[in-house]
Order: sequence, then structure tokens, then C-alpha cells
Amino acid sequence: MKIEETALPGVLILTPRRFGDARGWFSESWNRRALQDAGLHLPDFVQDNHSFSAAAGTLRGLHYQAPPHAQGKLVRCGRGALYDVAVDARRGSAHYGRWVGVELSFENGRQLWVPPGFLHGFVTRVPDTEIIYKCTDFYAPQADGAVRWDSLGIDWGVRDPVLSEKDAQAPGFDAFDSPFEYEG
Ligand SMILES: Cc1cn([C@H]2C[C@H](O)[C@@H](COP(=O)(O)OP(=O)(O)O[C@H]3O[C@@H](C)C(=O)[C@@H](O)[C@H]3O)O2)c(=O)[nH]c1=O
Repeated sequence: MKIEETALPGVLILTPRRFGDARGWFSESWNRRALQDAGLHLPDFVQDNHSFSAAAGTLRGLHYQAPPHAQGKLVRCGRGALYDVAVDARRGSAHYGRWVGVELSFENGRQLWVPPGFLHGFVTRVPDTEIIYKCTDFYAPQADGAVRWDSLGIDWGVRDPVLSEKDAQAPGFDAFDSPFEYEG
């Protein structure tokens, strides 16, 4: 398991080992003990999500769940390729409003740890892309929120993405009343 820091403290890239042979490869996509042995103690996960996007340039985000239902997410790409983005939305954080983006693909096997208090979104790079992510809290539709994808200057690499109605109508980051506080 390779663990790398990103430009945004708290957001991490995890790359599990792949054991290749004549059939293909095998990988432990999640192993709590291996992460603990590496000094990384993530919160418990209670829900796994899996979504499929048919078209390249499908953008889902930027999403969050407000406390007490805030979610940390461990994200990976099951098929295809995507650009995954985390935004620090914790009031009082030295990095408030800053974002980091990482290419996740079936090929590179990378995973992105997006802690609670961060907005999350992604855009698909190729057709027929699957994303799979573990969440530290359950879906709570009443706490669900979105920030407009193009309000933070993120370079998504796409001009006119495929969006849900909810995401197309989301408020910009300037109008976003963040429910998250930096807790150190
Ligand atoms: C997120 C979610 C959605 N749903 C339902 C609600 C709705 O009818 C349908 C589609 O929901 P959405 O349009 O919100 O799906 P989507 O736009 O894929 O939302 C997801 O985007 C990424 C970026 C995230 O980080 C996730 O937390 C989540 O917000 O699925 C659940 O039943 N459970 C869930 O956990």
C-alpha cells in the first residue's frame, strides 16, 4: 500500500498493491489493518456507493452532507477513468476554498481519501466509467447539498459537462454557507 499526500492536507492518495499473473491481477482494495500498520487510521465506513456514467464529460458534484451526517469518502475507479476533486470547506481552515484534483482510473488503481468537511465531485474522462466509494456515514437526503461545479476555478478539462438538474442549479461557492468548521 502506497500512501501519498496531496497539496491539500488531509486528502490522501492510496495505491494498493496489485499482484499480477497470467490471468490478470489481484488487489486488496481495502484492508483496515494494512492502513493502520502504515499509520493511517481512517474512520469506520458504513456504506459503499457505486455509480456508472455513460458519457465522457459527465460531472457529478460538488457534493456534501451537512453535520451530523458529514461523510468521509474513499474513492476509486472501477472501470474507465475520472478526475476526482476535493475542496476544503471547513470554516477556519487555512486551506478553506482550496481544491485538489487527482486522476483515478481502472489502470492506475489509485484511491482518493476525501475527509469529512470537504466537498467532493468528479468528471468522467472516458465513456462507461464506474466509480466506487466507501462512506463514513449513511445517506441522509435532508442533509444533502451541492455547490456549483464551475464556481471555484477548478480546471475540470471540460467546458459543457453532462450534469444532473440538481447540480446545474446548485449555488456558487460565494453564496455557500458552509456548515463545516475546522477542528484541528
Ligand atoms: C448519494 C445517494 C443517492 N441516492 C439516490 C438519490 C437519487 O434518487 C439517486 C441519485 O442521487 P444523486 O443525483 O445525488 O447521485 P450523484 O450525483 O451521483 O451523487 C453523488 O455524487 C458524488 C460526487 C458524491 O460524492 C456522493 O456523495 C453523491 O453526492 O440516488 C441514494 O439512494 N443513496 C445515496 O447515498
